[in-house]
Amino acid sequence: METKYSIAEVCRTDGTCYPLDPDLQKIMAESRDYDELLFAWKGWRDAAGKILREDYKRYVELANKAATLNGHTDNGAFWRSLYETPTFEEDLEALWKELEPLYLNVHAYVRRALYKHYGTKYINLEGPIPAHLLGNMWAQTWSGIMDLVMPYPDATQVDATPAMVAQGWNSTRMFQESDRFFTSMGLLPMPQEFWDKSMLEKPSDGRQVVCHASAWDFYNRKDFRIKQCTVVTMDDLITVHHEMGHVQYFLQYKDQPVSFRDGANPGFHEAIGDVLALSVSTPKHLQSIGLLDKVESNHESDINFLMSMALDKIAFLPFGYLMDQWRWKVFDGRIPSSEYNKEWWNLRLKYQGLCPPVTRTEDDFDPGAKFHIPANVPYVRYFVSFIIQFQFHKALCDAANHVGPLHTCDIYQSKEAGKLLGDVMKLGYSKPWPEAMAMITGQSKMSAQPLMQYFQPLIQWLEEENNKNNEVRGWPNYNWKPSDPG
Ligand SMILES: CC(=O)N[C@@H](CC(=O)O)C(=O)NC[C@H](CC1(C(=O)N[C@@H](Cc2ccc(O)cc2)C(=O)O)CCCC1)C(=O)O
Ligand SMILES: [Zn+2]
Repeated sequence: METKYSIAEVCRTDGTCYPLDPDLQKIMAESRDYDELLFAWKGWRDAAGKILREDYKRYVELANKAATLNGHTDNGAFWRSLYETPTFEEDLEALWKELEPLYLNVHAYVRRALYKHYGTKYINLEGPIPAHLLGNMWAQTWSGIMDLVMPYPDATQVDATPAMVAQGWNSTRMFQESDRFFTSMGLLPMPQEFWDKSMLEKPSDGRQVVCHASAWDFYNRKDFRIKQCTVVTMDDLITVHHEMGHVQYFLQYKDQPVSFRDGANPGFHEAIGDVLALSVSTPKHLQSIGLLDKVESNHESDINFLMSMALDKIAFLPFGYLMDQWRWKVFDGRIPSSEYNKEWWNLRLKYQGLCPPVTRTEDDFDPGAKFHIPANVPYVRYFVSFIIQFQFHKALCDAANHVGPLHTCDIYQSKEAGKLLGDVMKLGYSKPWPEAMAMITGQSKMSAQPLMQYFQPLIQWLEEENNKNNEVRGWPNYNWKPSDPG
């Protein structure tokens, strides 16, 4: 399934064909043409999702067989067992309910901006948003449409991409920059073998590789690698830090017995790199590495910055939550294969407030068009990460004696922050994750409070802005569908 997904392409009538990475991703992020976006969106689901339905059905049977032979009721139960938390599903639902109002405010604000661009034919101000208009193939992060939603266009720009390109940054430079951030905190440098054996760019020798970025521990205490088809953009600089966070964790726990060479829970492994990226993303840090020239610290620039962060971090929450809700129900039989696609879109409507731009049937298999489904990579780890990374950020900023609003904190060069994080990574999977959580934050639970504190100025601004426009929060016209294209 992973191979079929990774070699899938979408072809135009004139015969030009596009892979997902980087071509279709680029169209989804940059095109503002409804029909062009639909070409990429529908084409990808026909080429990569549809064809996987039968394979997936068989995989579910085999995964459940393995899980039951290992003493679990089904594969979803096995995946959840890694968190060793009896109230895991309730805890997740409570976190989502706490964050949903913030998501609804971001959704309403973005819907208004899309309405201004695409008009009443394609946007209903009380309905779901067509899923192909959010700047990303899966509408999982919305930073691709920042130009359409930027609150104060005349204030500071937050995108470092133009400067990276103008200054001739390449993939190696991006990874060296990330390595420098880690070692500035007293964390471990990448070993020479990492630089010798990693694949940091899409090969130009015609080899077809799995371009979806990944970090690899060879479990021999020496060989650690990243495979990434890096492009020179701010987005990919963040991804570089995400992948380097995995390798830092591998390095920190490499002397543990092999059973303990894993994250305290899967969400911890996903959070490390993103925590550092929260500091790297600040205009102050980007300016300090020459990627932003003028930086103003005024209300408008703050709101622009927080909006750009919300388009990644807040927009992602419902997607990060629904992915494994669908799979847990598939594994335990609540979703039969005859309803794979219907239930997928029910969840996409319920949590993200999205609708398909064209009619979907059970001939389609839209979940298969998202890497982690054919690649069998669990996903709720990312929902957990997007919550706990703000808890870690707040704790490390306190350790770094940061003064001022949380969203301006940059832990660069803080040895205290580095020690706090490094000591927890050294534990690997050897202690229950609540103990690891308490070592960093002083308390043992997941909490949405630090995330809310980080976004507080934007929460207030969105509430006021949406009230001014009499925005409806949510999508009461849940049956609305966009007009046919063209
Ligand atoms: C051998 C192996 O499998 N290794 C694991 C690591 C390990 O388990 O040790 C691994 O490398 N997994 C790949 C996966 C790649 C990415 C991903 O899939 N991200 C999610 C969600 C997301 C989105 C935005 C964001 O800021 C952070 C996450 C998506 O793109 O949907 C793509 C770029 C970012 C991370 C990863 O690194 O997690
Ligand atoms: Zn990851």
